[in-house]
Amino acid sequence: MSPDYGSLHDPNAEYTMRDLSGEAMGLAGSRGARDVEITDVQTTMVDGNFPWTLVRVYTDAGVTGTGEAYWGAGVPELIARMTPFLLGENPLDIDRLYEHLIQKTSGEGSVEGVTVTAISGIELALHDLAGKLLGVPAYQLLGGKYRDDVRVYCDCHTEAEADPEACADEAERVVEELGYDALKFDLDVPSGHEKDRANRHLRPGEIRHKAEIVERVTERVRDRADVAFDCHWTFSGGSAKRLAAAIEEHDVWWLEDPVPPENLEVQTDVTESTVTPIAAGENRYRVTEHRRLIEDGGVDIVAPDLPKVGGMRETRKIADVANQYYVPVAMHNVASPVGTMASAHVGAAIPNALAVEYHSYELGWWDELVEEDVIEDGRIEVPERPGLGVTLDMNAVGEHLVDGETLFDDA
Ligand SMILES: O=C(O)[C@H](O)[C@@H](O)[C@H](O)[C@H](O)CO
Repeated sequence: MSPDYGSLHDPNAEYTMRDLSGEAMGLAGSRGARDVEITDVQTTMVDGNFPWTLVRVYTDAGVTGTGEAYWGAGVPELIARMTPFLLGENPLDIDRLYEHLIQKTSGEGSVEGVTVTAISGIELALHDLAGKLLGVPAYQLLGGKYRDDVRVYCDCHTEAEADPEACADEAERVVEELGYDALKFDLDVPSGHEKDRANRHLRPGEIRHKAEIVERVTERVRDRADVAFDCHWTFSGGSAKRLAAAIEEHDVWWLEDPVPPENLEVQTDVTESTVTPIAAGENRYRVTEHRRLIEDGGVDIVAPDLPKVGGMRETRKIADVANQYYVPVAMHNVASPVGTMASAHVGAAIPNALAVEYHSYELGWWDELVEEDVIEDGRIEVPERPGLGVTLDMNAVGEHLVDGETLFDDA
């Protein structure tokens, strides 16, 4: 029998002075038909190209909301530990419940990491739920629309990832056959010139190899697609600057995460050194960490991951800060259709949205998880249906569950 991690808790959370529960805040049940209570929270995990953690919030109105948390060990356990703080609460108080969970799990580490990821999954489900209870699409809860559809960029891979021509061929295929006009390729791929893969330093041959990938791909799809390149926090500041300079002459949409995320000074130094647009954000949490990244000039483009960063309102808040610095937002995304659609709603509701990522084109069944169409011709039309506007196809979800997982209970 596996241990019952969900029953473990931080004793301080029981008697914290800053109690944001509806009871402690003295919220009276005075909203008529909107006096709804949360009765349960459940998770289930789908074995996609990432382990997608789906979250469902149940209510006494018979209406449920479905969200998604970014993948990661411990997330379902953390959600189980947060559930007692949500029972009996009105799910329409999304902002207060987010703050309530952050406060209750502050000893658990809710400044960043998987605790924030777990809260994000609940927050997405609350937006779906609130939209359904009020009969409005989730973007409406965030202030309304700037655009009817949101551009999607396709994260591309080839088996010959270090072969510039193979990358260019794949770019061509994704543009012509799959209909995307925005792509991303990995640039942290071994070139054969490496002498030591730990020291973060790029040898001249490595820089030449990476510049060649960039050149071949961007030249091949020139005028048909924008192309970004991802480095997954790999290089030293000096190497990142040399790489960014070496690709300045090419048409790069952005260069992502060339340096590790911890040191903001290095991040800013790299960004200031080059006209190549630098993006980062998927490894920073909540508005606090993004505020510093943006204010310090650390990025030309900010790339929060919505089911990880704190959720939909948190991303809206990040976008608001970014907008004050005229910084666009490209939403990092490796989610199932549920989390992806949440990103699209935020993308519709903020002025500075660039695009939402799609990271599952090789999977073959990503879109079968929901009944509705999600990505069409490289774009997501933001639905007018209540909530997130996607309905899980329970047969498809059941077919792809992680071993040992069970489906959500009926409402
Ligand atoms: O930008 C991206 O698409 C991401 O960096 C992915 O490529 C990562 O694999 C994932 O986020 C887990 O590390």
